[in-house]
Amino acid sequence: MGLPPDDFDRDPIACLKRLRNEYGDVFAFAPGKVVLAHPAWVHWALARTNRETRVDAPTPPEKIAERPLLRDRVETWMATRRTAQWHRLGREVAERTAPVIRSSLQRFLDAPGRSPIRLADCEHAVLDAAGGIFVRDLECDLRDAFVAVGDLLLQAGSASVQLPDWLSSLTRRRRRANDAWIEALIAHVGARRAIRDAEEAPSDLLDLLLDARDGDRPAFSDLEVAQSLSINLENLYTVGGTGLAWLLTAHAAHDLARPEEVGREDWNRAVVRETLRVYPAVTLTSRILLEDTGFGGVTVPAGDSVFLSPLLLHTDPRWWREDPSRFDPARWLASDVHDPHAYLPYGAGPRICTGVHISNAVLETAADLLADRTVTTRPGAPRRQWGAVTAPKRFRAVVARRA
Ligand code: HEM
Repeated sequence: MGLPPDDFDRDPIACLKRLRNEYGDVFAFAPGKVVLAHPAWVHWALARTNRETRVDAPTPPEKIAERPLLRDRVETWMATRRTAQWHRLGREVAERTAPVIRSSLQRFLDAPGRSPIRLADCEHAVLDAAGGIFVRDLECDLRDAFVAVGDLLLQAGSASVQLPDWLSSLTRRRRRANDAWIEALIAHVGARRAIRDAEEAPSDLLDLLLDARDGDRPAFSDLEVAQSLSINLENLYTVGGTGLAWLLTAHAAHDLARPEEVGREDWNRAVVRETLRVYPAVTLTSRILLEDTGFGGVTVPAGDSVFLSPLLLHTDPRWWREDPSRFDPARWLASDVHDPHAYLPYGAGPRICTGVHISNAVLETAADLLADRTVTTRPGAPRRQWGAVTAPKRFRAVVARRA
């Protein structure tokens, strides 16, 4: 078992890699914190979420204190996530959505005379491209209230010192913006409920949540619907936006020219898969063990957190057919590319990312558009800004159409 490392903050994954090489696939890196580096154990911890393990959620940044948080009520959250699934919207909505995503991303990439693209621009672009899947009329005041919260959360997320409530005007502004956003969303949900005809086909995920029944009553209150939408939109904005920033970074850093014999769609999918492998936005996550559990002869006690790193698995040559240190989309054209549990950009099990399909649709469309464009970022190898969501460090990108 390892000791608390002092270089963890600088590069957590390099640090875990070093400890793994020294101590093996299960080791403690701080009291009560154990790393699992074997895909089978990682898979077990994720697949058994809500049973033998539970999500180890960080304290949420200042939400509205008076209201219970949906994500702390696991059963209701799980019910909303089962309900609000894209494929339930049917073919017509999917067919309507694809061109919206494409035209929105095209406008974003080709915006004339714009200064270099920043991370916040990518977040706005993904919200505009795909936010309508959740709330089809997410516009004007509602969108503005959301963006005010998103931007403030981001600023707060990058602050190194957490000031107490009574001192920090940023904290007060965040709370006010968050209150305004949730109030606006609740009002929107209530207004839609008042006119919703459940006989009509659902047009967005909000409709699906409103239509859900528990006997003869609505399954979810307006507040629960608003909170579920809010959680998803926050992830769409921050994690989806970061995914797009990584895709632009990958385009600038690597040769992504499509081999002639490979179809466009297959290549776009391969480029996105490889980008998510080498640059996953979620580099480290964790679960709390609810029972004493043995991993390869080591018993980890109930109550400890087990840490799982998609990036650690994605770069461990033991689990990959082709050398994982190379950025190579072509690896995805073969079969048996990796150990079945070693590729986890979206997590796995009951708490797998709810945005997998939306995110892949956005990123594959962006990859398709980028095939006819060049991307330039700061010189040098891509670097990471480590965090709950790991984004490209000091990200700036310039996109131009190929001549
Ligand atoms: C590149 C894009 C994305 C990546 C790499 C990503 C990755 C992940 C991962 C790894 C998790 C699971 C974390 C864990 O198991 O502890 C997760 C959860 C989640 N993701 Fe994503 N995500 C992305 C985009 C999105 C988008 C676009 C949405 C919404 C539309 C979204 C919504 C969520 C939500 C709501 C959860 C929490 C699920 C739960 O706890 O039940 N994500 N994401």
